Amino acid sequence: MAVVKCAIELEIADVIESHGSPMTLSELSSALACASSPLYRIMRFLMHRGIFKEELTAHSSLAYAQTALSRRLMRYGEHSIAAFIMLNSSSMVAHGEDAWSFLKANPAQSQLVNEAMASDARVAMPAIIHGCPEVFDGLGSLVDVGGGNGTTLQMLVKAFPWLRGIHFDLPHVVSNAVEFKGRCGFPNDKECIQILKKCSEAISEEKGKVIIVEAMIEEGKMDELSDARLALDMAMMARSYKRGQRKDIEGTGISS
Ligand SMILES: C[S@@+](CC[C@H](N)C(=O)[O-])C[C@H]1O[C@@H](n2cnc3c(N)ncnc32)[C@H](O)[C@@H]1O
Repeated sequence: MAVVKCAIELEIADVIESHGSPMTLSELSSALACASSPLYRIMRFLMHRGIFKEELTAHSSLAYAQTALSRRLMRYGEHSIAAFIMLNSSSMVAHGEDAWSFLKANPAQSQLVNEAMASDARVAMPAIIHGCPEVFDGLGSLVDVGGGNGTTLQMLVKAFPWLRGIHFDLPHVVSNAVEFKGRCGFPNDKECIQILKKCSEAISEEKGKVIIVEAMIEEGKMDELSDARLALDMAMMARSYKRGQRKDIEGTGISS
């Protein structure tokens, strides 16, 4: 994880992408203003993990090339999950507050969280839009509860133009949202249940529905996505415990 974070911070993928073709070690090291020896070792590791690959240039020199995975490490763009990785490798600590109060007082961290959620939405939403579009049939409006910076809602109203999107989040998050304006939201399981009950009370019985997008872990059942599901569960556990609940994870070595 540390090497991947280093690749993001150095913007290696962005530099190769904007170069437009594979880059030799000397090209890359001068573009990044980075010593070639450690850079060579970093790239060797990242290639070994299949994140970058080696190709021949037109002059038959070896050069570093992008892969679908390395494009995920670009700082910007629709394929980027850089913010998600930076968030999950950060040592953000809420110091006894709940995470959302901490983020309200720390705009830079709040922006990182919002960008991380948005990058996750850009990966997950196409699967929902193309995999189960029927879920949105017959709906007139859609409230995204705790919708972050509005990326999810923006993608949904674009894909299903008959939907009227209502973005619902904390005021300091909504004020930095991509396109929508609204307010309010939620934190732990008990409160989630309460919010979902309220949502269900608020919607019409014939046409309304509560749509939950969640990574499900079925005990004892493993598939090719189990690794991602279990890693997400660890990230959520580390990030979402607050004062009074922290004793539950103390001693596990997992920290928020
Ligand atoms: C884990 S993020 C999820 C973001 C987005 N739904 C997604 O999946 O990408 C949870 C969101 O809930 C919001 N939230 C937390 N407490 C809230 C509250 N009391 N009222 C409104 N929104 C809240 C946070 O600001 C954050 O944007």
